[in-house]
Amino acid sequence: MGFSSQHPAKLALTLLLFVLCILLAVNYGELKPAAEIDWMDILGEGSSLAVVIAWLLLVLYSRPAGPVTNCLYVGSLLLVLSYQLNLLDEFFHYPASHRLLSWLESIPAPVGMLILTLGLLGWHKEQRFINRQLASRELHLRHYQLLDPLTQLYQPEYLLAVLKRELELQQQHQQPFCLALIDISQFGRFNREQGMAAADLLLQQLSELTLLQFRPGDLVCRYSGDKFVILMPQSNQAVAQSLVQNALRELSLYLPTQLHWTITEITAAQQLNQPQRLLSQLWHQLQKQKQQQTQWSLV
Ligand SMILES: Nc1nc2c(ncn2[C@@H]2O[C@H](COP(=O)(O)OP(=O)(O)OP(=O)(O)O)[C@@H](O)[C@H]2O)c(=O)[nH]1
Repeated sequence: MGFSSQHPAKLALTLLLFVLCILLAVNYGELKPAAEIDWMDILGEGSSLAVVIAWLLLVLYSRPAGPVTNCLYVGSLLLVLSYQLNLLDEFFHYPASHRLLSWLESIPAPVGMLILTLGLLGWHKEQRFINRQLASRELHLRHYQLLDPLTQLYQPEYLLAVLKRELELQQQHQQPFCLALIDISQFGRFNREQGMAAADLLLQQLSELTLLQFRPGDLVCRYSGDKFVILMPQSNQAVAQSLVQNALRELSLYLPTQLHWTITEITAAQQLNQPQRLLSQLWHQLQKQKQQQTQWSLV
């Protein structure tokens, strides 16, 4: 998809203004005699103009429509017009009564630079967001060998890697994320009474149903035998609590078991940078809750 189909109006406006500048110079200016023309200046200003035209075309060629593209386009268009008038200045004298052309030569350049810089900042932010998405997808693709063979959920090694990245991102963006730990109560007993095969099936069903209950960006992991960790990026405790409660309500309709669970909200202010410590904290929290039997969901 080229610029001609994506941004035809912007391209047409550029051509129109380009022609208008030439007409203004021809109409109000007086052609300089050949002896007055400085070819070195023309070479320098001509190359600058060629470069900013290339910027503008690259923006129109490679960028989708949107506010960042508009900033980049307007910024480079102002630069093109300013450099074009500078170049025309090498060929034409303007009468003192026509100050407009000299203003048009000098004012758009700094304004264009400023708008272009704002556009580049927007592009930088956009790119960081895209990189984050790609990094997450790449991690998923590269680490398929870290899937647990029974449940096809990720193993703790993968969770640790994602958690490390999530903690780094969180320190930069100050957005909380949450971790939930879910544990099947009396799974040992279920194993003994129903047999290994039935217990394995329960683990598989729980995994599949849990995956369905969370959002595409959440990570569900088999942490150990009958314990599952869910990482919920960009979520505070209230959001995570409602996600987990909804999930457990759904799970309770299908599974013949009880679940213990706990949630921890991680904020940038906590200055946590060790995923392992975070998980053991979650683990101890769950053990404490199990002992107190204060928070658990009956299925
Ligand atoms: N069928 C099956 N059982 C497993 C697997 N991995 C671990 N287990 C069993 O899961 C049980 C985990 O025991 P605990 O962590 O004490 O959990 P629990 O029996 O649910 O005890 P509470 O959580 O305190 O209620 C043990 O009996 C393990 O043998 C597995 O892959 N398949």
